[in-house]
Amino acid sequence: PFMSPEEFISRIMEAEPPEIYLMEDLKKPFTQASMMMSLTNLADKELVLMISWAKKIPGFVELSLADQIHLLKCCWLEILMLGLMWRSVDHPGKLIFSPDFKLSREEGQCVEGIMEIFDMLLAATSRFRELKLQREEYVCLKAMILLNSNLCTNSPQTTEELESRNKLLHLLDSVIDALVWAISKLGLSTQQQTLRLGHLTMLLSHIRHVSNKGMDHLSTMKKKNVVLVYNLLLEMLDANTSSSSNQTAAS
Ligand SMILES: Cc1cc(O)cc2c1CC(c1ccc(O)cc1)=C2c1ccccc1
Repeated sequence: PFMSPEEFISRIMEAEPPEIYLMEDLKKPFTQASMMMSLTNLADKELVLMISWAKKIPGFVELSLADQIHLLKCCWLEILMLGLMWRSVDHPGKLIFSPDFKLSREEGQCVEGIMEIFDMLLAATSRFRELKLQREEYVCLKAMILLNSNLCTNSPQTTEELESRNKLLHLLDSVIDALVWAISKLGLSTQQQTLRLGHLTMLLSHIRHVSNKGMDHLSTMKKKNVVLVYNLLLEMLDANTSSSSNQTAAS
């Protein structure tokens, strides 16, 4: 690998985005619209920081532009949700969307169908609490989610796509090495380290599941005229790619 696990981890630790404040005077009790709007406003701010975070992951900007865009499009909600779980890990029963935007599961009652997803988020968060997830492990899982998010899609055709896919697989090696390294610092037996690696990676399938539920719920919400994050995300990615390459806008 082109860099040591220790170096890789310190690079992605530095890449961590700053804490975001919603900075709205939240009028409680929430209505369906006000809660969804607050979530959308927060997510909009977070998505901007997510793009600069991704570009700080060693090797990410060396991938093809198409891969960079597709990876973020596949996993943006998983990454938002993992961040939410991390912020909520020391606050049982609460979802800390931001320091000034904390929700209990009961408050999910005001948005039809969201409480079930809040409960899934809270369950995954308490699993992280049980495991005593470390910050170094958390940043590795987040990078894993990004880099693992689109292996399942179309097999690469052109040489550029093949090259990018190869780089992606090597990047995944580095993230796995980094997670193994982070776990090895906890003073566990070899067997316990192997089990911990398994438990942490198995949680990724729960995160994918909750994200898919959230995406379905969000699209139901969009039929009720909630601002479309999709457009914001696509806009940002276009804005981002146009700044980093003068590709002509596809008509
Ligand atoms: C459970 C659920 C249901 C749903 O319909 C939408 C969302 C969520 C969670 C969530 C979210 C936002 C910010 C975070 O940091 C972490 C999660 C969003 C959401 C809303 C608007 C735009 C983007 C994401």
